[in-house]
Amino acid sequence: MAILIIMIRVCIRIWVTLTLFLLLTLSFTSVCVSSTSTARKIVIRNKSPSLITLYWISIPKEDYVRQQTSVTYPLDRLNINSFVNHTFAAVEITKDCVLPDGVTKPYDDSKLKSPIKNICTESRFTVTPNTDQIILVTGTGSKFLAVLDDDVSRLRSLLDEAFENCEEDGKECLRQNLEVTVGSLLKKNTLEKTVRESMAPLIEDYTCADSKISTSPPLQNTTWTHNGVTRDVSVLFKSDNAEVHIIKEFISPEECAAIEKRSAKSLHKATVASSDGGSEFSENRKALQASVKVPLDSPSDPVYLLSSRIYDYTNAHTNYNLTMEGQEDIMSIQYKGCGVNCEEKRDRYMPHCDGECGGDEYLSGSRVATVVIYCKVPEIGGGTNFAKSNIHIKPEAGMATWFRYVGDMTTLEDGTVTGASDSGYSEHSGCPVIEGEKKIVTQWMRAGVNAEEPWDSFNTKGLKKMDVEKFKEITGGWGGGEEL
Ligand SMILES: O=C(O)CCC(=O)C(=O)O
Ligand SMILES: [Fe+2]
Repeated sequence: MAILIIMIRVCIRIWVTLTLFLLLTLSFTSVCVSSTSTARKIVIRNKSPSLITLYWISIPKEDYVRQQTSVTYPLDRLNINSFVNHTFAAVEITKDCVLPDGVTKPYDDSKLKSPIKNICTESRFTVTPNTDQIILVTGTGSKFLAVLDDDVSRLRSLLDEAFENCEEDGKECLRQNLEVTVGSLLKKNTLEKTVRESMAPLIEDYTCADSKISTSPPLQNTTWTHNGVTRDVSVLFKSDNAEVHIIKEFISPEECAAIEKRSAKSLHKATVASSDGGSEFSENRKALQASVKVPLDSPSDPVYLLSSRIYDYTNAHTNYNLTMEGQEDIMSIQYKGCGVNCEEKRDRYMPHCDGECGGDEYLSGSRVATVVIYCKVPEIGGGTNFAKSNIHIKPEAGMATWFRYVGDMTTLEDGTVTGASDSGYSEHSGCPVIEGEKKIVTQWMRAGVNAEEPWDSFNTKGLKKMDVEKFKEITGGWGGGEEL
């Protein structure tokens, strides 16, 4: 008996030591990750109603150094690679001011009687040693403000909220203790995110290259019954703001044929969303595509039947309440393999998000969910990958991959919708097609659109085109948002 007790004690001691060792290693690694380099990625989110542009305040002369060739539109954002302790000025661009460098003119003042002397309003911030730095730019005029928010400041406000009702004397002590423990947890989280983000390209390359790999195992198998037909559904991934399903036999051969026939004459090189809110050809996507209109006044048409099935599925699995009016056309997409030994650039769609997937607020009128339906599958290659969720899908003819990238949504009084966007799990790709043809039908679905305000009254960044025109007048036509 005594020997047994000694053995149990020894086992417990080994277990505790190992756990402590593991925890120490993890905290050490996370501290190293955030402290050895002073480089910091920062994101500037323009929540002000104005156009803004960003300057780095150079040391020691305090010169204004522009960080953008153009401007950042309201609701848009700008990513900058910077360093700890660097100071920046966010500058509000209006019609009646000149930019602080005195060089760049944001507008055409040739028609004005007297030259403008006001320097545009600015708000400064300094990059901190912390991670996950987001600079929120809000307000206008005297209320124009750029506030830096990072993991530590977010934790501070969370703690303040948590201890709101604490007794005064115990509060500071509790806060200090918790800042240390929760702070290290947060760092671990950041580490996990960093690992996930840096592993994704490797997972993508590995899974795309392995033609024998099959569809990832489901979290849950279920069915969906629609107009008397029951279909098998597998849930492959589920979080608050993102979900991935596959649905068997979602499209009929007749529906595929109708779409292929209607798109045949207008197939052209596929494009991607551009940084100025339009679309452009890109190295990231090689395929042919053509849009097909949904005949909203012919409910027995095969394309109408498919489209209504798509929205019924989405509404049955979300609280989005989407309507068929005002939506983007159905897209017919074709990829062609040029064989195992072919040296040409292969048809594929590199990792991308169809809507917002940076964890930002959802913009009414932009995309919320996608369905990719496979009409013809290739012999080798052409899988659909969600590398950041570790999900691979091997297409089967007739099957659909359905995914959403927004959480529960709320409709406001003015008809606009709000919600939280996914933070990267819905990023996906179409793997290179090696042998054979892949023919798919994609529907990108939007919320907050209707017959009066259809999808094309918004640009690809979710901004109303009317507003973009108004801003272009101010700047004399600068585009939006890219880094220098
Ligand atoms: O080709 C695929 O599997 C994915 C297609 C896709 O991502 C899209 O059409 O948005
Ligand atoms: Fe996509």
